[in-house]
Amino acid sequence: VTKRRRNLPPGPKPLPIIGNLKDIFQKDTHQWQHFASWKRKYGDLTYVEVFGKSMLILNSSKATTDLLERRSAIYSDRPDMIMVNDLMGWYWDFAHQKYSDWWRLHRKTFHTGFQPSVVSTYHDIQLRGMEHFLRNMLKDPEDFSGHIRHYTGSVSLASDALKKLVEAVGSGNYLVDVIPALKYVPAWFPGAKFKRLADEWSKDVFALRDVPFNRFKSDMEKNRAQPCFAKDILTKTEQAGQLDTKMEEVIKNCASVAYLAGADTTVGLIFSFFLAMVLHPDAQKRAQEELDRVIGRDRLPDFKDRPHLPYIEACLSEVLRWMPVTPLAVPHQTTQPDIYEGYHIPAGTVVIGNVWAILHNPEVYPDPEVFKPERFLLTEGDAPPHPINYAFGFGRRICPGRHFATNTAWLAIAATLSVYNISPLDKENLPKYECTEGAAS
Ligand code: HEM
Repeated sequence: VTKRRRNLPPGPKPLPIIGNLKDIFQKDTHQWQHFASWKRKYGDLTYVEVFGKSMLILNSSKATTDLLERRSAIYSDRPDMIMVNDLMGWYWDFAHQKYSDWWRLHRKTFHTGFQPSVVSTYHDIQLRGMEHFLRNMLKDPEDFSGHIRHYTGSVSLASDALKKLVEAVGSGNYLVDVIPALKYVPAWFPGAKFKRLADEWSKDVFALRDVPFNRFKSDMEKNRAQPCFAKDILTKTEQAGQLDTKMEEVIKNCASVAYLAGADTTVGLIFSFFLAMVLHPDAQKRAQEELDRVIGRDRLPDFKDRPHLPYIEACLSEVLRWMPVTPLAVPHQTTQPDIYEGYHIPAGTVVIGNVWAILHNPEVYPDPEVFKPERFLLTEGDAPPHPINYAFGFGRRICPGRHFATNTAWLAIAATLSVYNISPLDKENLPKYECTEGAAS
């Protein structure tokens, strides 16, 4: 069937068999910028095919809202992700699970611990973590990146396993995710390097989930477990008479996801804030003036100060916009065929919301490359849409950890600026406005 006859959305012309494989990668350009460049040529939607698999790139907030939000009943599945789930063993991470009852049970369980009304119960832990972070910064400011990782709770095990996940998802080289048959290539086959790597990596992936949970279980048995998400949910489920092997697995999976999904992402957000401050000393000065005026110099900021610090809030919004941590969010997939603006969208289409393109749209955010917190200080109605609406994905799959993550980042921003200046070691050679490729940049 030709493209025209099927009335698919516009996109580059596919080649036989490989489809648009050559079009989707562009050397020396980030994937999200390359996809964004298609907007000029094809409009809000770009349709491509790779080895017969349909992909739809959404380059505007209108398209993500219309499809991923309003039609979320059929736009909330995930691609199969063979490499990541089956070969590397990440299937327990519900971020990758198919739109199913199993996923729903995970999402519901997770939500009980991270909904807005509950995240404030973590404030004390976050404040203690922040004080520790500030002391570490005083002792050894050059290792700021290590202190940020420690503050957000990511230890090296999570980081190693995650680095491999990001590599597998982000590189685009692991064709196994688009050609499922590759899964059955034996590991000794030349070129099957990914399978050997996957076997090696899956050990870390399971350790990441099982080691902390087994320790927690043994602490529970000895009545020594600290209050935490896992303890809370486990106790409540037990009291409701619903704790069986299935629920225990769900709780274990959710606890591990809570720990890893926030690791590299929240770290990336705080790194970008540090970079913004180095490159924009004026914004830093203005933020510090606000902190001095509102809080004074005798105490550290607390969550109750948040509504009174609009410029700090604007800095957080602007970091989320300026360098989105997950520039292409996480791909969704359709479960049914659909028609949108007269175009046919096949069932099983991978749908990518281009967060970066939305948050760098010059018509909505003028001079998008410039770090300008002031853009969010305009009165309601004049201010552009808040980046939190896009930076954490879309619809039924939107990041359930976003309230927790933004609290963690807000506190890091307010606390750091209340006691320290962030400046470059070498004023002649400023760091560049640059970010890494990958699922979490
Ligand atoms: C700056 C920090 C973070 C960013 C930018 C971020 C971003 C995202 C994005 C883009 C998605 C996919 C949404 C979609 O499919 O449309 C997602 C999913 C998810 N995030 Fe986050 N996240 C962050 C922090 C966290 C934290 C701290 C947690 C846990 C406490 C968390 C837990 C999850 C989970 C469990 C999912 C899977 C949701 C599902 O598939 O149903 N995230 N996140």
